[in-house]
Amino acid sequence: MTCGCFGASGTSRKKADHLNRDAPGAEGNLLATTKRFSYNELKSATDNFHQRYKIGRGGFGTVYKGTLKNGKAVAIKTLAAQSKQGVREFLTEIEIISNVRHPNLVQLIGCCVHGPNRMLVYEFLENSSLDRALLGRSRTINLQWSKRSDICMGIARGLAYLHEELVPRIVHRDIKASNILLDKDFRPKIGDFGLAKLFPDDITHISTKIAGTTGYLAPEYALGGQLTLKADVYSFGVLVLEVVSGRSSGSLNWGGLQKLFLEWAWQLYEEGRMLELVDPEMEGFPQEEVLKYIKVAFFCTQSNANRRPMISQVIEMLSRDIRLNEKELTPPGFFQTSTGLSGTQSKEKVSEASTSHQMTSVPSTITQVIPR
Ligand SMILES: Nc1ncnc2c1ncn2[C@@H]1O[C@H](COP(=O)(O)OP(=O)(O)OP(=O)(O)O)[C@@H](O)[C@H]1O
Repeated sequence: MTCGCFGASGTSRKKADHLNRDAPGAEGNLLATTKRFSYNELKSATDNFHQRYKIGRGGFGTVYKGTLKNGKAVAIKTLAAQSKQGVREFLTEIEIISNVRHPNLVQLIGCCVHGPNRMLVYEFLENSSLDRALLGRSRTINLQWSKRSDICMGIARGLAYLHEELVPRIVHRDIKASNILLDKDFRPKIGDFGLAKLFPDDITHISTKIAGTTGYLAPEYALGGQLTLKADVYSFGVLVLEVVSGRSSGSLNWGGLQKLFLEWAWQLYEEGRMLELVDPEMEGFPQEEVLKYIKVAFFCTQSNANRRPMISQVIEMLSRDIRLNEKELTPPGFFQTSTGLSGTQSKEKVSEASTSHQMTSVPSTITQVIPR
């Protein structure tokens, strides 16, 4: 039986007024509607930006943990003063997420503009980012399946809010493990909206300069700059494979060969060896469910963006007792630069696992309700 519950999202979509560029004075209100911290407040919150409060460094600049006068812990991202791109990302971040609230989105508390210094102040997430916590050799924790599946679902819910509940829709463009932060209970929150784009209802895709991170970049976007919500769905698929496997897609050496993580994962699928993908540190996991998550990840990373499900469909597929119709599954598409380090503006290798490349709408036959 075909599951007929998929279609356009039926959720009532919330108009984020500050995102409505037609609203009178919206642009001018951008900074005015965001809480402004004084430089001195943030300086004393971090003991003058002392090294011991440094918790990370990203493309934007250094990140510090701070404690505000009221005792609230915050993460303070300081922008490298000379970075033009940083200033753009600083404004984008404020434009996109100030006033947007969802349990699976990192909350921006405010900002600071002081001479050449620009800072963003966020709620502090106790368990750092998903890549540090769960992936690779230097990971700090080993989560069992229930937490891992909650992490995948939480990220999907955050994305569904951005894609299907807000007006205009928001495409994040940089969904990856280091942009997923974990709170004290390991609940995930999507952060880093510096590359995000507003996505008005009446257009089907945006042609844009490529930005994002290799390994997570959808091929149609990496190759042609064609950005749709499905680029985030692709990245989400890669992320699910990382969470299931405890491995980071950053490496270019899989199965003893020069292979992308997704390429290797697909090879295991084709050879019927999917369980080898599962994190060996994870004990007593529900095999059927874990295998379903892996297959959903492959539906998300299909080469043809039109065949990828919407994120609300992904939530249905992950949460309901349904069997996936694998006849509908086509191979993933890959994109890789020669160094494998940054996908920005580079178009060196885009390939598919096979030649299948039909243009069709999202198949409604992906899922089947398991007969009871
Ligand atoms: N709100 C937060 N709470 C706790 N730690 C945070 C928070 N925001 C960032 N961090 C820490 O700071 C690190 C750097 O974050 P940042 O978003 O600047 O860079 P990134 O995502 O690692 O890289 P890039 O900027 O290249 O995407 C994160 O990996 C995380 O460990």
